[in-house]
Amino acid sequence: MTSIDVHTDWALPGLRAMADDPVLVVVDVLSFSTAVDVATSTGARVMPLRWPDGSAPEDVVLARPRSLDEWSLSPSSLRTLTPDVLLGLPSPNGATLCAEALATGATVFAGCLRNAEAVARAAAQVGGPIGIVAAGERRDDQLRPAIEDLLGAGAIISALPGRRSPEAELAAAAFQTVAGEIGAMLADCESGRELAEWGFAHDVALAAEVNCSRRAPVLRNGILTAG
Ligand SMILES: O=C(O)[C@H](CS(=O)(=O)O)OP(=O)(O)O
Repeated sequence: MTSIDVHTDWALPGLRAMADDPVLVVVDVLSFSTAVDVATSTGARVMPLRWPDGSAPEDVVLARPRSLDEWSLSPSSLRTLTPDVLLGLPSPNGATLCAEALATGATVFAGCLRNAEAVARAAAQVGGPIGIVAAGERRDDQLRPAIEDLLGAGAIISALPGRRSPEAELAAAAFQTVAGEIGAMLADCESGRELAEWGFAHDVALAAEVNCSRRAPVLRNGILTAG
């Protein structure tokens, strides 16, 4: 049988199952990967921190819990970052997965809808099988598969060459099926409605801007920079 070039799986167990892949892409559309795209597009660097007890060196500016007025996991709050900032960004799903992925030795990217094509291009250039980790969310301390991450994974997979696993094929098909209505899908999905209730509907709209970003955030020595 021909080998698979592109896999996708969910959350930490999925990352561990794909840990031998030389390239891993962590997809957490709401909100970590979108926050990383916005932050690294300013030239700032991002240190992903495990949740809830990530500690950071002294030169790291720690992002606050979700906030409108301070640098936080809210992607729009990070538009005012400057290139001199090294931001410590804790989050339960995406940041924790990135911190875990460091230990695999893979080249690790943070991907989202905004930078799907750029991340696919950079990931393909590394060479070798690519594992796309859809972060999902937590509910009652269990994984809740989240459609925004399925769609983010599908957007990246759609731009990748090579033989896809059935899971990867279905993620790409899901994205292509709703590509024209991503904004409405994100606004209406469980995570989107939750963020709107908390006053962050603008972050959901920002996350739905497909392929507006041309950089691929890559993790080197524990720090994400725009590739
Ligand atoms: O931003 C998120 O959705 C979560 C935190 S919470 O579920 O809103 O509390 O973090 P992430 O790791 O970005 O999924």
